Amino acid sequence: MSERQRAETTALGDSAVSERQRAETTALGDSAVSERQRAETTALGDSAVSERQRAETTALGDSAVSGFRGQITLDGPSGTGKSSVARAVATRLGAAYLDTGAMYRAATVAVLDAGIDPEDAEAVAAVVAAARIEVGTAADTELVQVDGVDVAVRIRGAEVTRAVSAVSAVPAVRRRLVDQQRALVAAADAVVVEGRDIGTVVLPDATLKVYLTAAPEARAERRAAQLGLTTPEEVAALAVDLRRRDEYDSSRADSPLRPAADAMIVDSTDLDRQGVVDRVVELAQSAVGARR
Ligand SMILES: Nc1ncnc2c1ncn2[C@@H]1O[C@H](COP(=O)(O)OP(=O)(O)OP(=O)(O)O)[C@@H](O)[C@H]1O
Ligand SMILES: Nc1ccn([C@H]2C[C@H](O)[C@@H](COP(=O)(O)O)O2)c(=O)n1
Repeated sequence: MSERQRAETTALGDSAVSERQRAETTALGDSAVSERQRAETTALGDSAVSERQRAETTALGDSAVSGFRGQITLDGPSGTGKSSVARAVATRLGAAYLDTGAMYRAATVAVLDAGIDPEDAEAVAAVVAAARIEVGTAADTELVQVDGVDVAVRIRGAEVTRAVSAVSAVPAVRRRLVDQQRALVAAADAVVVEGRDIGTVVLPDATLKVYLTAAPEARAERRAAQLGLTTPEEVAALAVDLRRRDEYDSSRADSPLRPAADAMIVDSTDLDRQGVVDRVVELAQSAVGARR
């Protein structure tokens, strides 16, 4: 089981397992992150991608793909494949990549460390305003820091996953992080940004907006496979957690999860990950063509 799997399995709320896993997470630290990064880089990066993707890229027209300039937004509910697809698309297009969920998770770490109630909007806003939240924009690494401390592993753990929806519903937190997201995006000629409100709020004039969906059963099964969970009870617990976050994220007053009016809806229920990546790259090529 990988480090991220360990952190995310804890997110299921198995308290007996969680303490041990938390300890393991801490003990594994940086080297475990780089293990995962190495795995992801290999999975998404040049060597794994090369043969098939080079052929496909050529079929799509190299110049349009490699010369991509603009912004691609990828929004959608939990577990639809936003992160894995966005990273792969960014790698394929030579674009920067921004995981805005990681920023809300990092803000949540600051709130938890301050010992305040994540539902206390005023206190949350004050803590997040004072925190230095930094995220990287390279598709092949994961850099997430709060006040100079690496929290890339911790943000995937149970404690953060439980509290992040409440923290991300606070308008002052959203305003602060949206400003930061726009500044990061402005620094890149080409960028893929994933989250919940990127096409609707953060980048309303993006080159291409994609809203990723998938049947809840497919999402729960994928997450279970990612975490190495197999029993029907474990899959059911994952489905409950996905539903809870979807409901919270879609029903909040500020920037609820919903597709932008001009988003392309991509349903990944019957597509494998590579199929979704191909579809998004194809849409990017069309969007660039339409702009010329
Ligand atoms: N089309 C697909 N078919 C099968 N598995 C997929 C597909 N897309 C993504 N996956 C897998 O599903 C799991 C969840 O994907 P991912 O973490 O990218 O989703 P997400 O939308 O970013 O989730 P969250 O919003 O909770 O961070 C991963 O194991 C990923 O490899
Ligand atoms: N643009 C965004 C990104 C994320 N959030 C919130 C909602 C999610 O539950 C949480 C964690 O996101 P994940 O890492 O699972 O993609 O952060 C948001 O409100 N807006």
